[in-house]
Amino acid sequence: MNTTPEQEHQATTADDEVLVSVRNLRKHYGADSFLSDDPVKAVDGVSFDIHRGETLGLVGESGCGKTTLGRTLIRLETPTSGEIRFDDTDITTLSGSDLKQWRRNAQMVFQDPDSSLNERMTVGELIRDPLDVHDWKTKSERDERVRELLEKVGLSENHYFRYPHQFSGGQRQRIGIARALALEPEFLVLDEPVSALDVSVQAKILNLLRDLQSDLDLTYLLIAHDLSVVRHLADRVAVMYLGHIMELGETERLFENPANPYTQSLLSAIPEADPYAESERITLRGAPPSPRNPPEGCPFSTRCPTKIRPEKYRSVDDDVWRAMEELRGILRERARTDRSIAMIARELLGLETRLSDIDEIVEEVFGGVDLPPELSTHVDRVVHEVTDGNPEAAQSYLKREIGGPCDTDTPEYYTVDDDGRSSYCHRHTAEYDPPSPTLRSE
Ligand SMILES: Nc1ncnc2c1ncn2[C@@H]1O[C@H](COP(=O)(O)OP(=O)(O)OP(=O)(O)O)[C@@H](O)[C@H]1O
Repeated sequence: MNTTPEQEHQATTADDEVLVSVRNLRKHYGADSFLSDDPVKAVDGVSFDIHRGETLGLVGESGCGKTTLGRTLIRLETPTSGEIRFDDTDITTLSGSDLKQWRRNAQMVFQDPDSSLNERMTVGELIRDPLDVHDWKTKSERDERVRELLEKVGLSENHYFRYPHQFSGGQRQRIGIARALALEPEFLVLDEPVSALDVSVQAKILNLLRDLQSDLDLTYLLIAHDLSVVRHLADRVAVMYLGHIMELGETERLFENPANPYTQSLLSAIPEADPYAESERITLRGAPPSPRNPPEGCPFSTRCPTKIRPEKYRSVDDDVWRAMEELRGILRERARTDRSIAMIARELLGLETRLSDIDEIVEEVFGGVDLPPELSTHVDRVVHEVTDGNPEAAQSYLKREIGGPCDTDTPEYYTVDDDGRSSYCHRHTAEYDPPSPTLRSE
């Protein structure tokens, strides 16, 4: 079943009260600049709700837009377009004193407590700072509040006059958390809150965050690249790729049975607890494309192991098809950089040897596979165009001839379980086989 943008990512039951509601949110960097570069589409149209009291995990590879999304939700960044509602108030375009006033409601805990704490301020001053900035109650009430916060995060009153450098990493993160809690926010963005800490300290900080959540009725967006941290703490998880949410649903169900090919690939990279367990590893090809120049169609199309082929090529041998996609990958990379096609091919194919021209590259890519005549014609045309100095023409020729729906059409969100989980993939339509970690071809 597909959904309208309004229904996207709802995974909601009747008594879940929505605290943060996000619709079609975009944050493009450089969109307002007159420089010729394309904008960086860090967040490129996301819609979801965060329910009061829940922890929504946000995962995805480096650079996919997690921090930008977190910062935009609490208006440390101004959205390029779309809507953010907080407790039913539209905060998308708040500015000036209205924004300052609203900011009390939502705070951020940063990855690296060292860089977010001013070393010249005492711990007490650091925690009191947001109270001073917002002119919160009287001076003695602020001091009292700081003492209360120190205790809440597992530090003691005696720490008031010490400096951050006198503390361990875990204690400094406790200071960061106390500072974020000073103004009694309802919502916290936790941006990699434990990834800079020793493993032995991580569990203590995660437990503190969980206890604070239930004591203070907090709602969290938890950004983490460590999937086990998210699995441990999050009620639901959103999986992000190249500025889009690919899948969003209840944590345990999503980890047990990922629906989207990107989630399947991401999770299959985690070592199994049981090394003898049968599971097929999916190796993600290459790096994600640049968010300045994302692919048309599905954002994951350039790396998807279960990308849909055009009907007439469905019976082509998997190895042949993989080689065709490899050639496309080389041409695509050539189109977005100034590097020579030989250099790119060497890098993408992981070769030490020198490949000097397109003939040698083709030989390397297709060596050992039996190319059927209709595909051979396409490869000849590519060689011809590249030799004539037109790699872009070769790229668009191949896209036209062997591209499928994933290359040209934007997917929709489909509800994929009875708990409202949603997934962004063409394969959820009845026309195609559903995505499956072991599926290689139609
Ligand atoms: N202020 C900025 N100006 C221009 N581009 C930016 C800015 N901040 C982030 N970006 C770009 O936006 C994209 C998303 O970055 P972001 O930091 O949100 O990703 P991330 O998923 O949090 O990555 P990581 O896990 O490495 O922190 C990246 O390509 C990044 O280079």
